[in-house]
Amino acid sequence: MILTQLPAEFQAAKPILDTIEAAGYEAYFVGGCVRDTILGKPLHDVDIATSAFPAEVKQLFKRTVDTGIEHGTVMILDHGNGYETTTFRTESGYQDFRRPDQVTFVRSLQDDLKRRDFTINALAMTANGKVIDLFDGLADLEQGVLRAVGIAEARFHEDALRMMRAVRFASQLGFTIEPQTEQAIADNATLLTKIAVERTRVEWEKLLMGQHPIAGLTGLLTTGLYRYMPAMADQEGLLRQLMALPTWHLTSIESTWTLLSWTMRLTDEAAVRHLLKMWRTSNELISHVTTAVKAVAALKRAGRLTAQENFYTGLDALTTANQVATILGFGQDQTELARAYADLPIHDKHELAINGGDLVKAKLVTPGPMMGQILTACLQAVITKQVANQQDDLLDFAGMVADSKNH
Ligand SMILES: Nc1ccn([C@@H]2O[C@H](COP(=O)(O)OP(=O)(O)OP(=O)(O)O)[C@@H](O)[C@H]2O)c(=O)n1
Ligand SMILES: [Mg+2]
Repeated sequence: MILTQLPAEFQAAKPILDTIEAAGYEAYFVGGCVRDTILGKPLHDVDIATSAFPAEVKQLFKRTVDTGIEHGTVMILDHGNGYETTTFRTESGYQDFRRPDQVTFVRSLQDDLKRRDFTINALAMTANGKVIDLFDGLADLEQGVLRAVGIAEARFHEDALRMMRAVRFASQLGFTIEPQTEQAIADNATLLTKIAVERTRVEWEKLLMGQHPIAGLTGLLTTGLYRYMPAMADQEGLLRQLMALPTWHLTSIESTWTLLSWTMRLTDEAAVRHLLKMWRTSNELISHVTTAVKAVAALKRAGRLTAQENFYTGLDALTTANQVATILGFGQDQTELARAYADLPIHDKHELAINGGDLVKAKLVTPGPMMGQILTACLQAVITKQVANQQDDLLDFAGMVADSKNH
């Protein structure tokens, strides 16, 4: 197969391949970028494989970064783009089921391609668009099949994450997993526990955001792989519920975890936090998701958020919540929700026209817990438009609050 109309990303990268070849080495585009081009999907990164050793690559280009030089990867910087360029290599060892004990640089493309995970990911392409297909990856692409290169079990022993990648690609591409490959996942599913949770998480998120989630979720169920994902051992019911939802509308990691939390009925903050901690997400994500889950509950209950709820939720978590509510069948018009949010008199507590210092100056209160209570009352009054966000009005109001507290 020769691809004639190459996407712009390849045209930009072509001079890199040309330079390596002019120096007498081989160089190809490899992996996901070749697969996605043939599928007509947008590319996210262009990876290059070469027979040149890392030191040889570095000699050929002015600007390179050693992004993973011990594994043979050098990033070539060119016109604002970075190209991960990896020397052909074989791997051996894999005592820990996640990375090779030893990487050996080789000069043969075939040796490099045969250690890759799936046939559709083992395609290479020359600078001129000629596809090199040593493992019938093109036929599998055509038929929508995920098949391990060579012996499936061996590929999963090399990197157990590949089992998650299989179900993730199934969900993204709507492919079926070839029976022997699927059996090897079922047989080796426990190995997933050897993989860093963070890596498993990325695949799980991509699976849930895929356009063909039923394919991915079915793969998890039939192989039993889900049992070895964090906090998922007894979640067959969750997977079946997810299958019945239009999860392909998920567009962010935040929405994905909000939907998961909701579907697992984790509505209190501690339970959501616990789930996300098990999956080692960032504190930022935990805070977004716990807030969004509360907003989903408000949308479910009332179809809208009160001014107070809007203020404390913020537009980002509100948008997340509404995407999730939409998937669950009780979403609201996003423009309306955004308008109600925009209508808040202030959007941040620092916008409040008085602060603790003002209260002390006006001799309404001395620093302490009471001051916090009065400021909170002021904030609430402004948000709900009972009092204008003006210093005079707020001092009057604070005076009344202080009086009522003193009696
Ligand atoms: N566990 C892995 C990860 C990657 N690869 C190989 O390295 C390539 C690039 O890896 P990566 O960018 O992680 O995956 P992609 O297949 O490019 O998919 P994505 O679209 O997610 O980038 C893959 O195509 C595959 O050939 C592999 O064999 N085993
Ligand atoms: Mg990639």
